[in-house]
Amino acid sequence: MFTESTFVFIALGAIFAYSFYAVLVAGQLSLGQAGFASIAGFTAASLAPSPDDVGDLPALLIAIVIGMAVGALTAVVLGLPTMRLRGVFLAIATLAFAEAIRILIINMDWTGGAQGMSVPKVVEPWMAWVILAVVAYWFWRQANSRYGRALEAIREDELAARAMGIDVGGHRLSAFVTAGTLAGLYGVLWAYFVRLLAPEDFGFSKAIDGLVTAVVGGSTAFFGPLLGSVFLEMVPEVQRAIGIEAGWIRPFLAGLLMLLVILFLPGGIASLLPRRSRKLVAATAAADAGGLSQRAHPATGETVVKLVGLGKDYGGVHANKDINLHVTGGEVIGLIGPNGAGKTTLVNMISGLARSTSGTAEVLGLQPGKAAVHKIAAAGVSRTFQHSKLFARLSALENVMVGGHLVSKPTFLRRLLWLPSARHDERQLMVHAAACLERVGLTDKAGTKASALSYGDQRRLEIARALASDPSLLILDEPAAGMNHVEADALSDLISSLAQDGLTILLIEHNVGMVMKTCSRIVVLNFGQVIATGTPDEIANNPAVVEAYLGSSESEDAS
Ligand SMILES: Nc1ncnc2c1ncn2[C@@H]1O[C@H](COP(=O)(O)OP(=O)(O)OP(=O)(O)O)[C@@H](O)[C@H]1O
Repeated sequence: MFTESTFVFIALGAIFAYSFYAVLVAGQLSLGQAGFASIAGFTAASLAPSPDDVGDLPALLIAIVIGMAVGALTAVVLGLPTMRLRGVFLAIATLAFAEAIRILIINMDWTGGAQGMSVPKVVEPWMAWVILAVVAYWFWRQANSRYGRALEAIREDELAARAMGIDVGGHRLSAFVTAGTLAGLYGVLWAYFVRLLAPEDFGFSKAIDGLVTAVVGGSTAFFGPLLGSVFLEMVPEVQRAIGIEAGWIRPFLAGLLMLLVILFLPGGIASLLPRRSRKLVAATAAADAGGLSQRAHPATGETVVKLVGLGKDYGGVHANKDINLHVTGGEVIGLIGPNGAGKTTLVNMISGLARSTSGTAEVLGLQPGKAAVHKIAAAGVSRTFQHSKLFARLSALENVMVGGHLVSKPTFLRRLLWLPSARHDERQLMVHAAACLERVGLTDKAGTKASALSYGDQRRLEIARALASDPSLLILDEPAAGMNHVEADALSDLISSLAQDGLTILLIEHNVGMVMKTCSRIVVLNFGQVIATGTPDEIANNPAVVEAYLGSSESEDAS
């Protein structure tokens, strides 16, 4: 039932859909791919030698190289100013770019204007499928690499990814350039197959077609775009077989399917197929002898955090005011205070997620606010969040592997070449992650999706993920929330054992009993200011603390 051109269109449709998949895996919605494809197609068709002079395949290969280079370069130029945009704003900006390119091409002489350009037909079905196989292979090898996991982490929670030491801007730009390169490849293949390169072929509907193919097939599994393309290209064939020739049915069905997939099947058709779960290596966690943890922690007495007159205003609200704090190596500092006292704001400034409005901060030799969040993380700061910021659709083990981003080596390029060292490094990271899971008692949940864990387990998983980067300063924001007394006691023991390993710990906690038991020093905040600092005994007997604290939320705080 399939004609030769159906085979080619399936392959081309899948390649184009991969250019959407490339950014969707990182949670970006770009609609500029038709623009990349057209600019690459027209440039390659004008510059590449004629097949009559050099032969079909050499001519095509030269055109492909030109097209991919043009696509990549255009993506860099467009990506640099737009990568800060999120969600619908990036979609609108990239769509505007594609439209501008289309108008430009229509009005240029060298492109043949609205008539377009005729191009020799050299693409054979086997060529299209070989190229598709290479593209699919690329994404297959990307999926379980350190780079691939980082992109997924960005998609799931950008802020948490930053805090795990991932350079979000760099990763987003590289994904965008991959999209541009693939769209360029598609533009050239399209031109050298359909013979006529017309600006109208690269309008809004083309962008939607690519997006629908990627989303319907599934944007979280590497074979999704291929499935989507097979499915959508089959529609006209099935129509022809049953004698319904109406041309509107395919685009109508594509739109309808997109709607249904978004509503009822967010993982696309690919999610209907059974997925091989990763082989867990929890049993070998004990093999993490030293593992990836090699950081020399600051010695006792050495400065870890130094805050001088630090303040943060939100409009008229002084979330923090004139905070002075000196934390040294190996200390376990409790940060307590009533709701809204400014505890989270303070640790956000220390980890670089919030900028101070006054004063200075030095953390492990860097100045948060001036240094990027991922650089602060690389210096040895790791944290959990008050409201869980796990990578919801990744397994517990994968969450912790992302946490190990900073201490593991890049594996993607070596995975492409199938080098054994990449396999070794991935395994070492997995063993390290399994050891972190074991430390918080989550070994048996390694394969469970983060979103399916109980609240208490999610808190524990955040700690395991934070530990995976081998931090010198660990910030725990209400880690015992949702835990019972037994679990909170176990957590307290864990914190003490981490301190014995040389970690410095900042603990925000409403469970005052646990703070008293665990911390060597306690800092009390109220209305954004430090009202007391001292040992647990000193704090328990400080009248200002008793008044501020017990006066406000006795029942909760005494828990
Ligand atoms: N992004 C923001 N925009 C405006 N105001 C904010 C913002 N973040 C915090 N605040 C305000 O700053 C103050 C301190 O908030 P913060 O969350 O740091 O307190 P907290 O001690 O961590 O409280 P809780 O124990 O309830 O988490 C509060 O008045 C809060 O409303």
